[in-house]
Amino acid sequence: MIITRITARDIRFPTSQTLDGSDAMNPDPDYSAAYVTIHTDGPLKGDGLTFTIGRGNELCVAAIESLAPLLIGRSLESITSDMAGFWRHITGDSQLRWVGPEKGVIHLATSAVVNAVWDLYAKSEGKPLWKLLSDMTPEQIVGAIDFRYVTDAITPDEALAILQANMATREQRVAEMIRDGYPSYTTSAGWLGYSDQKLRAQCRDLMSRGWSNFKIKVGRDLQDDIRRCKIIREEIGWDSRLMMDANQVWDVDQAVEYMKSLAEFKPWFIEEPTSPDDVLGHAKIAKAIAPIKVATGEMCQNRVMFKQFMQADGLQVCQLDSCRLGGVNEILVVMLMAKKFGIPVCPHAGGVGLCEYVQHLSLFDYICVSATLEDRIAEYSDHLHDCFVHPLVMQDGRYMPPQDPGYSATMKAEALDEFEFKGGTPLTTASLN
Ligand SMILES: C[C@H](O)[C@@H](O)[C@@H](O)[C@H](O)C(=O)O
Ligand SMILES: [Mg+2]
Repeated sequence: MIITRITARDIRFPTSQTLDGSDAMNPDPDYSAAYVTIHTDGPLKGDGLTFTIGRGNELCVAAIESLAPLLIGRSLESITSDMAGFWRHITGDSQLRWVGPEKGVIHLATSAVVNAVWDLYAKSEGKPLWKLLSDMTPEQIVGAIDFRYVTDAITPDEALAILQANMATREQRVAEMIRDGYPSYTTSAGWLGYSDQKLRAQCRDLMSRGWSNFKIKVGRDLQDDIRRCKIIREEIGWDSRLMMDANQVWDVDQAVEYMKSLAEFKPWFIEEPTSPDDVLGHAKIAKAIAPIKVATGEMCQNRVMFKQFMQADGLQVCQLDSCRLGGVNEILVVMLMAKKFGIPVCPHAGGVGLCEYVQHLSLFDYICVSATLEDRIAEYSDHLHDCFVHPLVMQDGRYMPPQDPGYSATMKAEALDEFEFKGGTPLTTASLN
């Protein structure tokens, strides 16, 4: 199967009109996707996306177009027979890498393209991505990883040993996941722009649908946060898990002060308390506010940053992002590092398409890498799932393993047409849920 053409589309949903997804740093996000399709000389196509929140999505589309020549003309087999080599090829173009390397817009674009390649691969094998990965041998998984820059934290042999140790029990966990699903937490009650009334109504609705783990946005105004945290605790009680997310608004010492005032609400973690690049700042905050944990990852741009966060105790919960890291290959090595450092992976999913992706990733993590559910909950937010051809299935707050071949991010043609951004055209809310 030969890759013949790659298309990229700028898709934007007007979520800012209902303040879905709003937080202290991003008060008006329009959930958006730079949406890639890999066309082949056969009937199969691979679809992938990277997530943005509106303006700037066009930059990702342009960056995807710059990466496309690295793939066109290649056979799928030439890629899947050397996944690590393919990944280095995509991230290592001798001129293009200057606008990264492995960070920012170009890395978001890498992620969309790499995600689309894995979608095509999974479709060609007739399996959902989590199953494709879970059926791979430890050697094949390690063979998909570019270990450059992280061998001081994890070697290929150590990664192999982790995967081999879980081999004998993989099938048990596959059966358990098919029966019970993977646990999640939800952000859909706690968006910052929601009224108190809506916060209460959302909590009630989500609890009735099975959730007991909730995240609330904080960081705009302390008194306001105290009031909202009281409300959410009134609604969810004290046995449910509560998490907080500041989306990078504080300085380091300010984060410590602020969290002292919110400690009475017993958060499990505070997410993104400060700049996503400040490894030592996170470590300082974590030390000062323990036992409240520090979580980060949605803007942790590559495996090298994750390595430093783990080495420096800068995070206690790893929220890797399926569209921020350079796709599945880079995610694999971050999961393996997290396992070695004893850090739970709770992937970020507040955005369009991210829930569709993380279900596969968390299933793989449990089946092949972590082999435990302790402190593992994947994020879930309620928006835009109807736009996908194979919408995810939640049962009692748990992600049920997808059955359809691929990586679940193929969007319906109608949604793509309706929400394609044509530069200045007003967005509509017609088919939003
Ligand atoms: C703008 C977005 O909705 C963010 O608020 C969201 O990704 C959030 O940080 C999250 O953790 O889900
Ligand atoms: Mg967040």
